[in-house]
Amino acid sequence: MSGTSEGLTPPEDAVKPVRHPDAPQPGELLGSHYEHCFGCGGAQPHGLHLEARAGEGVSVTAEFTVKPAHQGAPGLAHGGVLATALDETLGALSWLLRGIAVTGRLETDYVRPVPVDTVLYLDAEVTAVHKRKIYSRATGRIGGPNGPVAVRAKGLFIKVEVDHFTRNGRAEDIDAAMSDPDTVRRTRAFEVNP
Ligand SMILES: CCCCC/C=C\C/C=C\C/C=C\C/C=C\CCCC(=O)SCCNC(=O)CCNC(=O)[C@H](O)C(C)(C)COP(=O)(O)OP(=O)(O)OC[C@H]1O[C@@H](n2cnc3c(N)ncnc32)[C@H](O)[C@@H]1OP(=O)(O)O
Repeated sequence: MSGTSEGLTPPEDAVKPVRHPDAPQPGELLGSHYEHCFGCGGAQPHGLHLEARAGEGVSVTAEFTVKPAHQGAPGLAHGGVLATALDETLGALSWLLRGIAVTGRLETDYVRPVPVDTVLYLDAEVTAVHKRKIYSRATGRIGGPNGPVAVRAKGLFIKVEVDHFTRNGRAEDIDAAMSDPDTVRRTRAFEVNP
């Protein structure tokens, strides 16, 4: 069973997404947007360490290996962890649009259980844009990039400015992030988005 709840269907005057001219090339690894991110950061010991690559158009692919720390039931991935992997993959689409966006709504279908040690092969694309609203979908497969579908999601992301983070984040974490030249460089790349 699957469905789409209110808020995830683009309005009639939504437009097709446009890949930013300076978007990373198809196949390019996107890297982490923040080293302490639970989804993609290298400095999070129990994080997902999800690795995303740019795809064609406004799409990405990503891989995530389910570790023992990600269990919900014995030997099986926790559903919230899988939702995080889908959320992170959808979030990585920001690199293709070169604009910062946060998750407003995320709807997940769990189709098959995902055992520990499984690699989840994810793909995601933006389907439509309406003002600040970005509509997207993601799929996670097991057994290979063309294997059976285990999870699916639809997302609604909302474009924000950098001050969304500086106004709302804990001051010590913002200060630490802003003293890291790599984070500043990555954040600036998004700020110059026309
Ligand atoms: C200093 C360090 C900076 C570090 C960051 C740097 C770089 C980042 C770069 C790249 C990112 C790359 C990868 C990202 C990777 C991972 C992604 C993980 C993503 C997340 O995990 S992120 C955390 C969870 N996320 C939140 O923490 C959001 C909390 N939330 C809010 O902060 C507000 O809620 C907000 C801002 C969403 C909206 O607030 P707002 O006041 O700005 O706007 P408003 O409410 O007017 O909404 C505008 C239009 O969106 C519609 N709308 C809004 N929400 C809706 C909903 N839920 N359902 C249906 N429609 C919705 C309205 O109906 C309206 O629609 P309309 O225009 O048609 O009327």
